[in-house]
Amino acid sequence: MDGTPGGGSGAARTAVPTSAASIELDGVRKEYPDGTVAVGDLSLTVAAGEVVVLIGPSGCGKSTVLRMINRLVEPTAGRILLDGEDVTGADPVQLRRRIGYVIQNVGLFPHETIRANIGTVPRLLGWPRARIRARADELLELVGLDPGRFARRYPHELSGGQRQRVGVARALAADPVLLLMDEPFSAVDPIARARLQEEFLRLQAEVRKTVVLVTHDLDEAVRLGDRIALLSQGGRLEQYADPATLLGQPASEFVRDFVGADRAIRRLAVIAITREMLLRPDAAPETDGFPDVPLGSSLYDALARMLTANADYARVTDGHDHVGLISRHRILSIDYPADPVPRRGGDEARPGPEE
Ligand SMILES: Nc1ncnc2c1ncn2[C@@H]1O[C@H](COP(=O)(O)OP(=O)(O)OP(=O)(O)O)[C@@H](O)[C@H]1O
Repeated sequence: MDGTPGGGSGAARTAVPTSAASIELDGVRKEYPDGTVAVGDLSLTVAAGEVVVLIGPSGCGKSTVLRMINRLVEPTAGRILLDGEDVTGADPVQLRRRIGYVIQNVGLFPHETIRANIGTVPRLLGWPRARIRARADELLELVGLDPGRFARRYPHELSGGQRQRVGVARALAADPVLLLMDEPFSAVDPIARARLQEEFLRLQAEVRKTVVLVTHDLDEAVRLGDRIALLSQGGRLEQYADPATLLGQPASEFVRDFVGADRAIRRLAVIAITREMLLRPDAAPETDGFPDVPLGSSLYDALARMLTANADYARVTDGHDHVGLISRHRILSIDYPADPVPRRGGDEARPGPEE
């Protein structure tokens, strides 16, 4: 479909630097000249290496928040701190070289090759040609595109999903300390989107950037975010929490409405099967036809397998041995809090509901 999976050399991959900065918004406000208050008074801290997703209804100020961070939009009030340093007065051009920015439809330069597009910021920084070229090829591999096939192509010779990957590669080129992503995967079809999300998690496990990502899609937020910031009109922060908490303990009616009636199902995708949930292996008289699920996988995954197998139980394994049974009833009556599913691609891997 939209790319050659990156089977590139391990040496090139581990050479990718991994700097990341914390970001803090302190009482940030944006009022446009016509009197529209896009963001009223927003305070939010994102730790270094964390993925925070901004979500909320159309017009609530998500894009404005991103654009204030890289100073495409000047805040009316408040401070923005990058690793503790106030950048509200910093030179915007210098600042943007430290901050990668990925937008919907990417905005690649149509008359430049893919390699030249990725090398945009390194070129501005005066890197030698050979280094820019090596960096572009390394990043193409990192985002799953074979440099031999893609480096000399032009943007129109790529699929939407491939262009989006190039957008991510370009944003990472000069090793930014922060990545801002505004609806990065929304211009592609659902299959390409699911694949890009998966690649994003893999990539993030490798480069560990601080990421602030805007989306309209709650499933995407739950899947990608370490934490989710749910905003309402005027950039008001309704809740800022990890996905399981947002879905399991909505802080207000607004949040409850936003996450919707199917939040119970969504929540199953972010809760892991633990030993405490299990019945003894002999709790059911007959175990034939029960599907196997590994400990640590999501309740969603277990339930999906049970429904497929038309079974009321699944057998839970710890790698080789059966350690117990989990029942449909237990899954549907699980209490909060529960352990989040570890995140994919690293120690904290968390498979999404599609998997
Ligand atoms: N240049 C501008 N002048 C006046 N108002 C503006 C300007 N740019 C944005 N706004 C307003 O600011 C508010 C926030 O816009 P913003 O684009 O940040 O919202 P958003 O949450 O990203 O929306 P969407 O999800 O629809 O993309 C909206 O009411 C918008 O109309």
